[in-house]
Amino acid sequence: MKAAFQASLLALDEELGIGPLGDTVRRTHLDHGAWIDLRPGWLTGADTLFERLAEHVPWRAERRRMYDRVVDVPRLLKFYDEDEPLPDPVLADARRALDGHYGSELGEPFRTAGLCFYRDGRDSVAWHGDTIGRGSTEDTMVAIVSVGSPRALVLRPRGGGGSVRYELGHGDLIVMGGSCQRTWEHAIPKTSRPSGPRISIQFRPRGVR
Ligand SMILES: O=C(O)CCC(=O)C(=O)O
Ligand SMILES: [Fe+2]
Repeated sequence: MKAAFQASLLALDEELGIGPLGDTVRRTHLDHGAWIDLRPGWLTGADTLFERLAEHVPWRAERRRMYDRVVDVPRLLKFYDEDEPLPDPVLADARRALDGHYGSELGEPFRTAGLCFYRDGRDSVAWHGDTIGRGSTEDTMVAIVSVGSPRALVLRPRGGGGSVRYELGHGDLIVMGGSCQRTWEHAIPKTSRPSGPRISIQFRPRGVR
């Protein structure tokens, strides 16, 4: 699909690729054994990747169980299971690099890639943890690369307490780790501010969803 997307002028002639991780990654410890790693601008040429994915991924509108209801999902989705080729070679590079950086701490590789397309500020995802699977009982990691226009990813502790907010787009990497999926929730809230489209790519280990 073709999206009205204004690439940031500076990024237009950047080559598509990944930057280093290593000590460019900043970890923030949250309560209850959760943590967040942030690596702004990890992907170079992120606008190019946005355009490719927007055009070539077979996006689907879906419905999803949320608590005890089934609701329309206000965003487009495509899930790449572990045997399915990723839609762009740079995503395979990204997954390999994440495995190199996190492999020993995570104890297993990232295997699946969930892609979400937020077409504008009306698209969103409600408060949830990625608890379909092992995330409900075990520490794990979900690594998210964001391309396109920045949107807020907000996290709040399940037991109540202060939230944290990250504006993610243009090649930023965030990793939710530790107990984050079961002790915290995250959301991409709707926004009434003018907002361009964003695509997020979430890498997860097997059995985490
Ligand atoms: O768009 C994002 O970065 C978050 C998506 C998400 O939380 C999910 O699909 O489980
Ligand atoms: Fe999630």
